Amino acid sequence: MIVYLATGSTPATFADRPWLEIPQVVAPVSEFMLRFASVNPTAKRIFVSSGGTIYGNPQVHPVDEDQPSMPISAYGMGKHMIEESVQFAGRTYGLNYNILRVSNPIGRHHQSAAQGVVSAAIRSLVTGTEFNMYGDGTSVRDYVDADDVAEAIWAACRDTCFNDRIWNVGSGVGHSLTDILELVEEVTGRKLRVKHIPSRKIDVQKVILNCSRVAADIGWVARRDIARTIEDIWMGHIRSMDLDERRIAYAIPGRF
Ligand SMILES: O=c1ccn([C@@H]2O[C@H](COP(=O)(O)OP(=O)(O)O[C@H]3O[C@H](CO)[C@H](O)[C@H](O)[C@H]3O)[C@@H](O)[C@H]2O)c(=O)[nH]1
Repeated sequence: MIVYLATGSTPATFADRPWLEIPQVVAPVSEFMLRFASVNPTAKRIFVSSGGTIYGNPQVHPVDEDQPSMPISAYGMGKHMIEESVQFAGRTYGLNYNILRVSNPIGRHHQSAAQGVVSAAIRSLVTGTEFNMYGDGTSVRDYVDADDVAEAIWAACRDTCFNDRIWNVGSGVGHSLTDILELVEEVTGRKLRVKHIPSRKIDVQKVILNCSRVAADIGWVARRDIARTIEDIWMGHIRSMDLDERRIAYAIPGRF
């Protein structure tokens, strides 16, 4: 069993040089998938793809797995090409696989400074710096708790019935950027200093996943409340500070 989660890019990484996504990300991952399929086709592969980018701007919401993949970022194109190579390995070597198209996971272990709106907002609150908001705040995403995603991966690992399935993995609920930032402010009791930046051409406007297939096949549904997840992330940041930092950076009233 191999669960493949690694990636060398985010949607913004190759925004200006989309051709680099292929040699730097697609080629090594596809080669890995095909080489291993050739020597060990019976070991199942789970490839974690991007439900948030692979459909591009879908015509229907929530979008299901049968809708066309029409990414608008090199990152989404790369995920599409890797999915193709996994499916090719399935056809040619009999590789057992599942592809999980994960929406926008958020969680307390998210460390990246390069992407992830919730961690970026919380980082701004903790450091007292401005939060860069791309666009007018109307873009919609399907945020899902990372622990729920981990359970979906685990359910896929245990499954023995569906060996060539693509599953959307998300909450099935859409939040606009403005909504999610308001939720961060509500949960933390702090006001963000928002700096408005023009929208980026790599960002889709709206994506909400239809996750009924994964629910019907392996019984997975997202269970965790996003407000609670944001609170966990916030508390994780507070706990990692020393006492002086906490005093300076403000504690949540009544908690310290
Ligand atoms: O500092 C920030 C970060 C993000 N955003 C906006 O917030 C929204 C969500 O951005 P995220 O960085 O949280 O996530 P993405 O939508 O870029 O995530 C995409 O890339 C992820 C990996 O990086 C996953 O593949 C996911 O499925 C896919 O939707 C976007 O409109 C983005 O422009 C900001 O305004 N400011």
